[in-house]
Amino acid sequence: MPKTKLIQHIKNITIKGNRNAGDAPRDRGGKSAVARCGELGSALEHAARAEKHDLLASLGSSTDGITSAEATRRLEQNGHNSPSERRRLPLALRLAASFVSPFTLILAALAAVSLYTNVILAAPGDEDPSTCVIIAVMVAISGVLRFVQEDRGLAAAESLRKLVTTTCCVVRAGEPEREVPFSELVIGDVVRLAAGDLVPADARVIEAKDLFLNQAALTGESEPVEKTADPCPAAVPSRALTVGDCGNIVFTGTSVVSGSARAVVVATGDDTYVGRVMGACRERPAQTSFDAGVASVSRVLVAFMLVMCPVVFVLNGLTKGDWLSALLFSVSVAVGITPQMLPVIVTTCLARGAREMARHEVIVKDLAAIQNLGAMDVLCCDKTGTLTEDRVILERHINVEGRPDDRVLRHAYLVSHFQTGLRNLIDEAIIGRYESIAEKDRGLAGVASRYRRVDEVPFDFERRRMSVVIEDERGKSQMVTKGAVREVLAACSYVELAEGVRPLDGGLRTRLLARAEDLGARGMRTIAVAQKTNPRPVGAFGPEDERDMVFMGYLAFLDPPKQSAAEAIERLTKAGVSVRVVTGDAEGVAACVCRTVGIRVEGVLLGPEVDALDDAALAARAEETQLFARLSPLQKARVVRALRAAGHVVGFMGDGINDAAAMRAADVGVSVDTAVDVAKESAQVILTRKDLSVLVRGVREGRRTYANTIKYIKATASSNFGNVLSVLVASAFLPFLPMSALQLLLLGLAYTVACAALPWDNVEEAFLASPRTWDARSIVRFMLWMGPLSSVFDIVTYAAMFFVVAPTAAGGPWGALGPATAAAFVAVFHTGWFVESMWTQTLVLFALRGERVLASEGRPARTLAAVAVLGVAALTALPWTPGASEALGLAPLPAAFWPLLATCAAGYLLLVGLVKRLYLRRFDSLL
Ligand SMILES: Nc1ncnc2c1ncn2[C@@H]1O[C@H](COP(=O)(O)OP(=O)(O)OP(=O)(O)O)[C@@H](O)[C@H]1O
Ligand SMILES: [Mg+2]
Repeated sequence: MPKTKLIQHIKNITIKGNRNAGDAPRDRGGKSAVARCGELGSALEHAARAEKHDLLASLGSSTDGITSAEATRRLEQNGHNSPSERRRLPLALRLAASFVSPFTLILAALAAVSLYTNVILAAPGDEDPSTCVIIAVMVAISGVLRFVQEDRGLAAAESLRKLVTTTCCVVRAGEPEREVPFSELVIGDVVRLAAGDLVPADARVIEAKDLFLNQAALTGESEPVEKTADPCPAAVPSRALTVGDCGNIVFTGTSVVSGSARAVVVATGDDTYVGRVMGACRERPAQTSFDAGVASVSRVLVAFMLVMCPVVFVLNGLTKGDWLSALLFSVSVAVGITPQMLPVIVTTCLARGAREMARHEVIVKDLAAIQNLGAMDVLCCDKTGTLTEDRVILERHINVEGRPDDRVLRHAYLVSHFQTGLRNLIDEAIIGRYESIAEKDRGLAGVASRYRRVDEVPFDFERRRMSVVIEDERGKSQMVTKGAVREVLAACSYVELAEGVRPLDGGLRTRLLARAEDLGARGMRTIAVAQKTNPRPVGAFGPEDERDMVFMGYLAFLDPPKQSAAEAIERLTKAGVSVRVVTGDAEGVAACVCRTVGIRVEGVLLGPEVDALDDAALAARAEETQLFARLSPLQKARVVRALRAAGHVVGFMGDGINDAAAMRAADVGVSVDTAVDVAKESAQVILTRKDLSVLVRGVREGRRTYANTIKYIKATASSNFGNVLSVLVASAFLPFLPMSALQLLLLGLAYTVACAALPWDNVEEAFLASPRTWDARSIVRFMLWMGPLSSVFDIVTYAAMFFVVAPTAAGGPWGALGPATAAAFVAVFHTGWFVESMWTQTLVLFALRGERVLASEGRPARTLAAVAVLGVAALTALPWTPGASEALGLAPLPAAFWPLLATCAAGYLLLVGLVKRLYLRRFDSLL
């Protein structure tokens, strides 16, 4: 039986295809995690072993499915076919969790100390709970802020996921077939599967035609497996069945590689094999390079804290003798520099970006993809629909001589009509055209009813052709093939000329190809049609039967280039993204489309050439190639990998089964809402309209989001680093703590509140103008450059406060004061540094926001400016606020302080400006 050969053939395609595609999460043993756990369970066992009619009966279904009413009833009874959401904690618990952080815990400790000293130990009537009240307010602000940000991040991710729905074709009794969302399937539903479909629920195959599935997600096995309608053999009666035993069950999450089928749903939602296994061992999603980078920044800061805080503790304990205060202070410093809000604010930034993008028809399935979208510098896209209108119109059907010929059209129509696999726009165009001609021409009408389908060899993108075997009323059978001209020609040994059928020789082949190339050069997608009368036995046809055929003629389609494509390509090019066309179609027509939309084609690489190059050579060639044509799905993926190896961040935009592997190989896969399931599944970004201009906006929004995220990370890292340096210097030289623990925490909180407005900030045009790659090292570098700048002014403030301002307020220099005046001295000193710190930390945020923060487009967003100005004003006014002032240990400042503050602020701005210039000269970008 030639089927073994077909299996081998499909194996060849997909083994290569999936090896690098990263289908399944693998552990080290090479098996997927899912394979480790679990057996099938009784429902699936029964479904696999039962005779098909018994099974249908036991499910209360039939080959025509259940009725819509019954489906609705079952849906209500058994629930939706979707994995239950990771159970979210109840609101109260989530809220409570937001209040438990190192920040609030140290505040609680401070409150306890204050309660003890100011209330419990205080003389009756002298109790002062104001510090506790202030702390309570701070805890509330921090907790609520955290809760709101985290919850919104989660909600955004969830609502985005809901925007991308996948549907499948369901057969319901007495109704035409229709598409329903996966979630609405119920047990007993009969679904139709075709190449490119994801399996929506666990189902038993009841009818199959050359059905091959990719089960890599389940078993880690990348070779496609054939599925049939036969009951599981009784050969394994004694033990429980495994996934591998089930030649007749299609599992949720696997996908159809080729062929077609009808299957009856036997398990949905959490009851599916994957649902149960996932419930048992839920896996964390893999960390992206962005997450890893954010984590590494956190780690650097935490390591820094672990070294610095003991030093601060010991230094202060030794020099001041008060070990409890020293402890509280150093722990507060620790809390201040560990960026606990960093992951939360990063998520908020990304979630806001994702929401903004969704408004612009770009849905981000995976938040980290936003950064990759902004970093992308090469975009590979397919041709149909992206560059063209996606309105394929059959323009000509001609014979070998170039004359219009209805026989050519009729044969193509028979293939499109009778094949059950992938039906695309080409087939739609053929069927549409044929039927409109048949309406006028009686001779052509009803041709489909005069034939019967005997067999078919489904389309795949390696062979690039498809065949059906049909039999007419008189029992004469014939095989008809249509597909890419070269591929059909390769299957032909004869040609139909006006004078009759002739054997094909080299000269004739060249002529036949030349005609196709001529059509392609005029912008027409061309396919060829061939046929032969076929004596082979029924049911035994495979790709190897596509030989010795008779070449009949051509069909030429017009798929006009999109108006908007040229402008979008120009804008992408300006934004530093080079657009390359990667297509399975012939080079002639692709080059013609490229010319029309303004892609300068200087290098072309064809599928067979790609195969002949090794990885290094391909990387070098790919660099200077704008058009890749006649590529198989695997070659598309290889081209993407080669471009990545050459150092590019590569995006791939496509919508077909043949694009899935390439999309997975790319840094960011882009697809459309209308794409086939596997393509949508492989993409991280889904456009709701297939148009390059949508993507242009997505790229800009991606860069904007990334800018605000990185801005926050860098400013915070620098600000924290600077603070630790200042604290260290102060601890070594001052006879008292430079600031109270509570003041330190309040400053931290004020900073966090200001940063919460960062996701809405404006971004400089210069930043949006070129791709931005993520580089964790640049953060540490930035921190080392910028952090110490604020310390310089902190130290200036210490000196001025210690020698000038505090002595004026307290009535004498430090050494000459009694205990009461010394306390006043310390309070004034603390207040001075507190206010100065608030000013510099806000200035850090503003000065480091961009390269030219005073230019109009670089101006801060109003919300950010308002929050910051309010924060600075409020904290500066605190020393004069009765109640709060005492509770926080602050004191009104003398007039001498203001010139100091002005000098520090102005000096800081000047110094930052200077250092930024030096920094930009050394490294090409600030953020
Ligand atoms: N329905 C069909 N019938 C016959 N041949 C087909 C059909 N669909 C595709 N082909 C052949 O396979 C080739 C590759 O398919 P297609 O052009 O869709 O690839 P692609 O890489 O997705 O291209 P694009 O960049 O235009 O999306 C086509 O050029 C055509 O010759
Ligand atoms: Mg395509």
